Amino acid sequence: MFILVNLKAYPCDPIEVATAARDVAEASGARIAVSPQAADIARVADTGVETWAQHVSPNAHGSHTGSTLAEAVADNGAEGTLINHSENRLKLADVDGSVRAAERADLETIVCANNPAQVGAAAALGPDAVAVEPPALIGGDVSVSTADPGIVEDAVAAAEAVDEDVDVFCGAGVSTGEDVAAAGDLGAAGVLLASGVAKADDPEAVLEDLVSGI
Ligand SMILES: O=C[C@H](O)COP(=O)(O)O
Repeated sequence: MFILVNLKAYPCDPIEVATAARDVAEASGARIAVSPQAADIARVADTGVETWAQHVSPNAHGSHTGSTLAEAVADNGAEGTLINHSENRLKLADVDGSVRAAERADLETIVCANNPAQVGAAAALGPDAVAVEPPALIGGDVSVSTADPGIVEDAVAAAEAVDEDVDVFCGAGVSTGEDVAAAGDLGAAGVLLASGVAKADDPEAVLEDLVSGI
């Protein structure tokens, strides 16, 4: 199970979370990555933790003010990128463009989707993985794997029907090792989470609990 911690725009210390994630990953052997604000990618990557961007734009180099260039995040240490989060929705053509941009920059990709139908559409674009996240459960206290296990199973089936090579992650409300274990039992290859770590008083303790569920 891959644990990807999205820091969104939470007012946490990205270096504190990154060093905790690095240390827990090293001690446990688990794969843990941190996805900070774009401006923090280089210093988070400098900690040695696996670092992901929260978004890349569909465009390549050129006259694109305000874009987040895939090549730029890769040059600053990102190894992968989220695309099309529920809080940063893209048109299908732009999801496709961002996946292609990430490929050009050798970034691993996880496309976020709200439901199994979107998972199927996203899987058809050939990302490395798709993450199913019911918007109503994002930021809440109950994990998707507990509140709506069927959506995870249906997402796994939807992706598999389109492309067996596309992994499925789940996210929303994941904060404990039990949540991670339940997600794995439902067929998820990883979890995408945010508030459980970014808002924690002790991010390292939460990460240690999370890896206990792998
Ligand atoms: O990208 C992360 C997801 O939106 C999940 O957020 P959450 O763990 O705060 O529910």
